[in-house]
Amino acid sequence: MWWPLALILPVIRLYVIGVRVLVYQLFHKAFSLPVLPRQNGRVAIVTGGAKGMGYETSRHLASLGTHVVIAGNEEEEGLIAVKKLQKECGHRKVEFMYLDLASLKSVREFVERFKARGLPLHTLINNAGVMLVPERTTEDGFELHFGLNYLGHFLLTNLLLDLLRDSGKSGRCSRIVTVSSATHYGGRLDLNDLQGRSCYCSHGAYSQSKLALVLFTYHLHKQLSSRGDSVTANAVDPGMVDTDLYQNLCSLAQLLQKPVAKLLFRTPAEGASMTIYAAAVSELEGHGGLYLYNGETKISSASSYDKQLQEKLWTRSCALEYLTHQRLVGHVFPKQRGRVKQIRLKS
Ligand SMILES: NC(=O)c1ccc[n+]([C@@H]2O[C@H](COP(=O)([O-])OP(=O)(O)OC[C@H]3O[C@@H](n4cnc5c(N)ncnc54)[C@H](O)[C@@H]3O)[C@@H](O)[C@H]2O)c1
Repeated sequence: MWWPLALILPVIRLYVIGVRVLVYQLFHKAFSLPVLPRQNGRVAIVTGGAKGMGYETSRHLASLGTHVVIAGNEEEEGLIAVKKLQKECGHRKVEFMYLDLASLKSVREFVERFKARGLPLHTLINNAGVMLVPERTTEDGFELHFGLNYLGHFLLTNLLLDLLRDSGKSGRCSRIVTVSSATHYGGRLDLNDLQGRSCYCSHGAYSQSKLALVLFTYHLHKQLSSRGDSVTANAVDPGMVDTDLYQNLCSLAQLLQKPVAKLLFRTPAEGASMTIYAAAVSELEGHGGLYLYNGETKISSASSYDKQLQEKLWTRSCALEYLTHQRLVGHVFPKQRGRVKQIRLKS
């Protein structure tokens, strides 16, 4: 595509989607959570659980009796959140563990430390994310939105799958809830240029990462159900929510965003309600492969249902993780790209 168009189109698509979401929010009340069953004895990991919607998710799950592990890269903020939640929920089963999703090494170390605790795992909330960051790469050299929002969660989920499988049982499945976004409708997944090297646009990169998360969720759920595992995977869309996610907007857009956010954006607690619902409501027991928005199952973008694309993305993600891991442990990797599909991710 002609490069100025490749830069402008994702921006237009993202803003058009944003306006549509805001019009919807103007005429529809925020979804309010039903009374949820107690979650005593269940253990949840919430990525980015120290602030924004992640914090509200942690708060609600902890108030239902869940043992919540906040996984994040801001230690001080995490420990403050833990103190507040322990006080508010009246129990001490809220804790912080360091996880930097922009480092695949950190993801592996987090999983090792978590597994060493001997805890079960019933709920994994893939919530953390960044948006519209100027061109930057993760520790492993991946474009930041793709590497952090998508690839970090891809590895985390895969490394925790055995634990989620062992902790789930028929009638009480373990649940994987992944926070996507309406921006995925405007996302284009270019398998030949996942890192946006030919022409970087932060709007396109964010939308692509959110589309990748939906493709991943559908493929993951299909694999889990075909094996008969007691684990479900769903994607949620929180709407437009007033959080720090918008900190990378340009200054003019920030100036406009603030008053609009006051009027039309959801609060973090309202935004988190879809995630909490997917994590705990009884009606969703055994149901997965869904895209949930404002209390309902919605149709996601046409490309998110493309089975070939789901499979190709999965294979490519395994290859990227594998090659990165080999580099980290000092192996010279052989030229066997065709075999990567069969490689099971191990911690
Ligand atoms: N706010 C919205 O309007 C909106 C809309 C749709 C989807 N979302 C999604 O909701 C999720 C939560 O975002 P939010 O709106 O609460 O924003 P937020 O900025 O308040 O929270 C983002 C969280 O991600 C964590 N995080 C960032 N980089 C990390 C890293 N390298 N390792 C580990 N954690 C990291 C942050 O510490 C923070 O806790 C994101 O995935 C976002 O894409 C938000």
